[in-house]
Amino acid sequence: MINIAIPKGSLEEQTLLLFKQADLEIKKTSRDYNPKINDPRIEKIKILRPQEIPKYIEEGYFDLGISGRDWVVESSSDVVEVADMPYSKQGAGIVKIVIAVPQDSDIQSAKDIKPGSRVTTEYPNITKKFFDDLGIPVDLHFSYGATEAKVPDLMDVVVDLTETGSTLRKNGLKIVDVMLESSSKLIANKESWDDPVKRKEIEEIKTLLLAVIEARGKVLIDMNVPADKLDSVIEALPSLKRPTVSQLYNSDYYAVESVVNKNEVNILIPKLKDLGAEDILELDISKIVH
Ligand SMILES: Nc1ncnc2c1ncn2[C@@H]1O[C@H](COP(=O)(O)OP(=O)(O)OP(=O)(O)O)[C@@H](O)[C@H]1O
Ligand SMILES: O=P(O)(O)OC[C@H]1O[C@H](OP(=O)(O)OP(=O)(O)O)[C@H](O)[C@@H]1O
Ligand SMILES: [Mg+2]
Repeated sequence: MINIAIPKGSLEEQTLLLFKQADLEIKKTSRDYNPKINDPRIEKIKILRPQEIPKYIEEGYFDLGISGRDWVVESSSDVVEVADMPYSKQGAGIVKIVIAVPQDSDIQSAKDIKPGSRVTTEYPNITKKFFDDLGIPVDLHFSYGATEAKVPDLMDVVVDLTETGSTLRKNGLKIVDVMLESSSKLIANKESWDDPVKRKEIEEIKTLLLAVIEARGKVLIDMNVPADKLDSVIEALPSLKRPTVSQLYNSDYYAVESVVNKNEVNILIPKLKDLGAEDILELDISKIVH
């Protein structure tokens, strides 16, 4: 059985939702950092800050966990990246660690930043390396958060995470460079990964989690089509692979089934109807396992 570390903070809500949708429901009350889970593969779940999760996994306190790539790199943790998990706080996207300065600044890119500039960041290690590589000695200050608030009054430059860009915008800042792109990662301890029994458990949990992410934004379309309309209906279908077609009993109708993107359905369903499809059903999908 394996131990799993789950991130508190920005990723918490989406992570709990993902586990629930994967039928790995984590039962917790507010402020409970040792929640329960009823799964034969999982011994223990703990909720921790994502900054600390990669190191605890490297050191073997947990077999598996979720954290952002940013914290794996910042903490230079030696862990196995089992899977990219494309979800963030707000959406399905990649977040960026950017260099930002006041909107009215002359600085156009990081190389324009003057030596000795005061730089505030929650990511001191990657920021130091970035400016060292550029050959610009900067005055680095660790930030515990609200990092954007500090420029221009207390600091000259901010290195912080952005997803929607709203915090930068509201605080009068502009991006001049991207230091790192990050997304959520499923990460494992190296020894656990090399243990065949644990690896199987990890792989099974990965399959369930990725199946939920894969199914997001997709629906199943089901319809009956008369034989003479079949080719034109199938041609109009943006299928994941090939649509499933089966003949209806004692009839010249065919049942056609296909997975399509939810955001195409508003155009697709009327079109399928025009082309001769009947009894069209749209069904939610909870998981897709490839
Ligand atoms: N919109 C977002 N804002 C912040 N972090 C995000 C966002 N989307 C994804 N993340 C990821 O979530 C993790 C956040 O880690 P962090 O330690 O900064 O905690 P936090 O969730 O910001 O907590 P706090 O609210 O206490 O600052 C990072 O790995 C980051 O890449
Ligand atoms: O681009 P946006 O969608 O606006 O999101 C990015 C903001 O979210 C995070 O702050 P957080 O909520 O973690 O607060 P903190 O600065 O106190 O850590 C991050 O540090 C940015 O400030
Ligand atoms: Mg934060």
